[in-house]
Amino acid sequence: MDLRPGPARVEHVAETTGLVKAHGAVEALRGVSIGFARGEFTAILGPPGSGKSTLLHCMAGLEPVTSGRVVIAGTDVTRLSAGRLAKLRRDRLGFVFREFNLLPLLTVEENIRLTGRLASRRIDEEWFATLVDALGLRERLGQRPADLSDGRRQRVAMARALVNRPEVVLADEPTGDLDAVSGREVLSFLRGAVDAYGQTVVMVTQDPTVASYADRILHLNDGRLVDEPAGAPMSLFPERLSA
Ligand SMILES: Nc1ncnc2c1ncn2[C@@H]1O[C@H](COP(=O)(O)OP(=O)(O)OP(=O)(O)O)[C@@H](O)[C@H]1O
Repeated sequence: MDLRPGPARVEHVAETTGLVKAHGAVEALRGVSIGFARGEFTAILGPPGSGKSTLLHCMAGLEPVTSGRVVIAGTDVTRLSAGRLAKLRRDRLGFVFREFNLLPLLTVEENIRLTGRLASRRIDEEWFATLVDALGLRERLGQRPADLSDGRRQRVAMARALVNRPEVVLADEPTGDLDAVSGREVLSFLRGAVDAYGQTVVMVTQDPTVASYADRILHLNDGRLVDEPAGAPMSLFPERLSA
């Protein structure tokens, strides 16, 4: 199935088609089809257990799908060997999770550069400097993650996610462990990366205010996209500043 409309074709940098994922008897995803346009910030909003993390994991090829397709930058990730998948993740995707997943023995700079070093492309030093300055990390480059606040750790994780200029950034509840101020900083940065650099971002969250930073909000409930949100979850950032 081609999700793109006829003449006004939108370039989808990522696409899921009829995605089904069963964990034994539990169907976490029950036929999810979404196209993600280049340079678009999409939030997928849903209550706990609706399938948000499973969707991101399937998109990243971290979990095999039961049926359906996931295409990232023209490549069907459901058909790739483990080696090619690892390469696609490294070169094409950036990840920001609720837990920052930084390596404790490496400095901030080493953590950011590590992804770049592993990838096929060289780090663009100008871009590295832009990211470090935009995230206010210049003075912290020599420190280790343990010396930083949670908000700063997540900013390091964002620099790491973006340093390779990935095709798509996948963010799973990136503000989940942060206070409101740090949470807004993280979201404003992601918003800015979309606006200024055309970064494509796919973020899953259960918080409608977090989702409001995106260009469009899709609602996931019980493994399916739905038109209306399920219930009215509490927001952690009720006082979001206007965009
Ligand atoms: N490895 C697994 N084995 C069995 N069931 C699983 C597994 N992972 C997820 N599930 C189930 O699949 C459904 C969707 O889970 P998922 O974690 O994707 O939802 P979520 O929306 O990300 O939830 P949360 O916001 O709590 O992280 C849930 O019913 C969950 O219990």
